[in-house]
Amino acid sequence: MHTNVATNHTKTEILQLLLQLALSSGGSFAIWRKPKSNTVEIVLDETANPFKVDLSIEELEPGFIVHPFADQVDKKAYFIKASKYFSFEIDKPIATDELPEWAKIQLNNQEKLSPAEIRELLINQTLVSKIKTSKLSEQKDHFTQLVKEGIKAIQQNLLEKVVPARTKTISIPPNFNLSCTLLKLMDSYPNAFINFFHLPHVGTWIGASPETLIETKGDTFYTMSLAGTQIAIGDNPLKSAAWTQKEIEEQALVSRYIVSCFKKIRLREYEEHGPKTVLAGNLLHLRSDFKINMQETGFPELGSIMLGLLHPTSAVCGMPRGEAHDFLQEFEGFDRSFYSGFLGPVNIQGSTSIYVNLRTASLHDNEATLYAGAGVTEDSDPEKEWEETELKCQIIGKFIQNPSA
Ligand SMILES: C=C(O[C@@H]1C=C(C(=O)O)C=C[C@H]1O)C(=O)O
Repeated sequence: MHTNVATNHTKTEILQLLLQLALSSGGSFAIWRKPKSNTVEIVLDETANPFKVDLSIEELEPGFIVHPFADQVDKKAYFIKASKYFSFEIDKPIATDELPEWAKIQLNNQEKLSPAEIRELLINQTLVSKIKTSKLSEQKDHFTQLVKEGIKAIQQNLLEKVVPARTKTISIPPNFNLSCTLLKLMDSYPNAFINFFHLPHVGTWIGASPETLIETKGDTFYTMSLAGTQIAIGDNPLKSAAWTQKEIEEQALVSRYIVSCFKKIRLREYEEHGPKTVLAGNLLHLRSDFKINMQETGFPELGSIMLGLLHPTSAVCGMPRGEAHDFLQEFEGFDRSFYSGFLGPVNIQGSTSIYVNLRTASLHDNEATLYAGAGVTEDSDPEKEWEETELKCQIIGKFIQNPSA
């Protein structure tokens, strides 16, 4: 007798199914989980060529935006249209019936791939997106020299702050399991924006960002200033953390930058809270929050306006912005690609949440390139800044090398 019993799937099975489906579609896709949320979301656009859009986000259809660090000549960003969208709750089993038709068809028609086969599929898809980082950007000497150059430029009053970055390339182990790594990141970093995106022939990245660039929901606009880093130690690191003048000043600079953007557009009414100490993985940062009522202030398109003004903030580039950008171009010695750019869901379920692409890695062939930077002020110690980038790299690196870390 045939009984119609609904089959329940675990979050791992669902994620594996979605990854198999998306990676074999030949299209672009993104999977994410927002901070403090239990919902995993995916958008998939099966068009073979990645698509680009203007930064007027209010006018965009639902999708996922991805922009590199560098300003683009065409002033456009990559965009993954939500031609297919699905979300599920991470803490509940999912019945086959709850899957969208496109996933059910896949479930019925295709053989389920093992995690090793999905790894193979991923590697085949990323063979072509080899990232051009120089050997230099991996070297400690090069980075500490860069920090010294930054301090010199600050002492000469050419800059107030600069955020040099470096890379670290690790191999993707044979037992790498993408869905386990993603779930482990979600579990370990509840306050982070966990993300994975794949743009064929452009890039495949995984990250756990602690920093919101802009968020709009209903009439509310939100942004934050995040800077200053120390390792979290003890039972109650949030309470016991003490900050030095260097870190307080470094974060205040980012806040002042945000306020100067508000002033530029004559926006006078905003709420500012903080700074307070926040946890990101095993690191602590200082954070201030800014909130605006877009309707009351008469700025219904504040999302796009601020996106244009804020990026790249002094948390990832420096102050003054133009001079810091030129300094990095001259001395950093590698292409940051999507690292310290921005990414996130746009106009999905009535909200837009765009994050700074930090604590991130690019996957290519059998390797992952991790990216991290550190804010340099006059009082920086080059050795300490290097250690800070090592800690930042580990946030993602440890779950690529060993998902059960
Ligand atoms: C540049 C990075 O992080 C940024 C720089 C920080 C700092 O200099 O202390 C802290 C948080 C982020 O705003 C990074 O993670 O690569």
